[in-house]
This record gives sequence, structure tokens and C-alpha cells, in this order.
Amino acid sequence: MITFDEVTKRYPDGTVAVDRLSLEAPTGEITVLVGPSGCGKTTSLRMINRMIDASEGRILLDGVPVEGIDPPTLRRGIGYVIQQAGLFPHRKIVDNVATVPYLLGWDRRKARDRAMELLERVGLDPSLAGRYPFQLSGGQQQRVGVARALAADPPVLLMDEPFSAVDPIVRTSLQDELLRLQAELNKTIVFVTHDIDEAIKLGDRVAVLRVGGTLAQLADPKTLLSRPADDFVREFLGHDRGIRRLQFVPTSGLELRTDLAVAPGASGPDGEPWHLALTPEGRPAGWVPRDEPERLERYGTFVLGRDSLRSALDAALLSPSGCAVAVDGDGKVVGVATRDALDRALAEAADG
Ligand SMILES: Nc1ncnc2c1ncn2[C@@H]1O[C@H](COP(=O)(O)OP(=O)(O)OP(=O)(O)O)[C@@H](O)[C@H]1O
Repeated sequence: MITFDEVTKRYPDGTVAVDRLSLEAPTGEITVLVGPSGCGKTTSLRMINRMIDASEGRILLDGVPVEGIDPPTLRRGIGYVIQQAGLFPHRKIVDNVATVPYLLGWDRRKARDRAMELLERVGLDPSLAGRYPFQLSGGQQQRVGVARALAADPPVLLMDEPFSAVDPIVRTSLQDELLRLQAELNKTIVFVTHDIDEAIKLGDRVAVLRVGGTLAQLADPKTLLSRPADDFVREFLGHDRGIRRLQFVPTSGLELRTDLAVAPGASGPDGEPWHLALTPEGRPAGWVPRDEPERLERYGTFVLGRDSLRSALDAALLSPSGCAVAVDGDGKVVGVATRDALDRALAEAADG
């Protein structure tokens, strides 16, 4: 666990970047520091590995004040990932990843084996190992940055806007990859971003900071969206806070109709403008309008119980029938959520 205990950072010119910050980043969880530009996120992060020293207060790593640990020893247990990866341009990818193991005096072969294993783990083709950083895309470089930070298997990972220099699609896949890795590795991660959506997606806990370096709120994403502490947090979360909150509402309680999904070739129930045609395997084939039984229209699906109400709504909006198709983990149809059922679930979510 990382503990900030009344930590203040005053730069020599008098700027107070962080002001009596107290918070805990629990072991094995992702704690996100988020807030507007200049609110002290990077300063806070760098005080953990002592790239910057606190002016007042203490930072503790599993109860031990970091000020008492010499920086090289401290950093051996702390991986660090920054924006644009910060790779060494004249070293091959494999050697970039093996940087810390080399520094730790590992045998060259063992260090390289470890690097190759990590490249695969972060989703990179091992054939890239012999290239130089400039021969990789921005997203690939960022993956190398993550692999390098993990090389010596540090229990703590500090990540400073690691995905902000790549396009939105690559960014989403890097975020998904990080969540997948974290499910396996259970590192204690402190992640800095100015993007509230990224914070909500990645954080087990989210600390919202305001300019001046004070803590506005520390909460899990669901609580943050449903109960922002004050106007600053509400404003920072944005006007679509209500919609985003739906990503934490489960679909397990949705009422489903099974009569609207029919076997291949069969006709739909009387009086219904649409029915869902199934494939022989029970997967969705498409929505069929009542007056044009040969036509198949597009559909949207959500995995019942796993996906959120937001996904179900998205699925409904994708389809001209206005209904969302509920499937199981194998993609087989378990029922249909009509607009009425979604409306009732929305009304309940608004009350909750
Ligand atoms: N070396 C320094 N000397 C003086 N002031 C500094 C120094 N480094 C940072 N600051 C100031 O401290 C405050 C916090 O900076 P910091 O970089 O921690 O913020 P941040 O939240 O990470 O910002 P951004 O999102 O823009 O990267 C800012 O007002 C910044 O100008």
C-alpha cells in the first residue's frame, strides 16, 4: 500500500503544487489521480519514487517512509511508465525491455528471455524485438514501455499519462490490455490522467485533484458518478455523468421477452412490428420487419449479466427495432430487451 500522509510540495519559486494531500493507494489495485492541468498529478506521482522530494508530510510504502530508502533501491521495486514511452532510441526493443534486469546484473541471456516473455505478455509480436523504437508505431512503443516497467517484476507501477499520445482506438486497446494484465499481475498501480473517462474505466479508486494540489474526492468510480462531493467534481465529471453512470448498472435484472426470437423460417408473434430471426445455432441473424419477411436488419447485442445497462441501451440504439438482443457468453440468444423493459430499468437506475 502507498500512503500519502499530509504531503505538501512547494517548489523553490514558491509554487505549491501539492497541498496537504492524504490518500491511500491499496495494494493490488489501480488508483487513478485525475484533475485539470497543473493540479499536481505528476508531482504527486514522482514523489512516490523520489524523483521529487516532498517538502512536508510523508509518503509510506507498506508503512515505510520513502524518504528513508535510497532512490536506486526504492526504484528497483517501482516500475515507471511515461507518455510517449521514453524508450532509448539507439537500443533494440529487446534491450530496452531488459534495461532494468541488465542494471540489476542479471545474466544477459536470462534478461533477454524475460524481455521476450514480456513482449508477448503485452501483446507484441516477438519478431519486433530486433527493431529500434522509431520502427514501431506509437501504440507499440507504449506497449514496450509497459513491458520495460514490468521487467524486474516490481510490486508497484507508476504510470504518468501513458496512453495520451496515441489515437483513441489504440488507446482503448492499451487500456483493455492494462486491465487484462492487471487481472493476472495484481500490481499496486498509481495512474495519472487528465481524462475522466480513462480514470473511470481503469480505476478501482479515483482521486480527483483540484488546482492547488488538494484532494476534491477519493472514491470508486460508481460512487464518484452517483455522488460527486461538490460542484467542482460534478463539473469535472461533465454533463453526461448520468449516461456514464449506467455503465455500473447491471443487466441481470432486465426483463426479457423470449417470444420475439424465432427459429429460422418461422414467423414472428402476431401484432409485433419486428421479430428476431435466429440462426440454426441460436445466434441472432437479424431483425425482420413484419411486412417484409425476407428482409434482415441489423441488431445490437449485450451479454446478459456481464455487460452494463449502458451496453444494452447502445445495443438497442444500433437496431431499427429499438430492442436489444441479450446473448450468453457463447453469443447465443437468451431473449430480447424491449424499449419498455429498458425504460423501466432506466427509471429504476435513476431512482437508485
Ligand atoms: N520544477 C517546478 N518549479 C516550479 N513549479 C513547478 C515545477 N514543476 C511543476 N510546477 C508547477 O506545479 C504545479 C503542478 O504541476 P504538475 O506537473 O504536478 O501538474 P499536473 O497536474 O501533472 O499537470 P499536467 O496535467 O498539465 O501535466 C503546476 O502549477 C506547475 O506549473
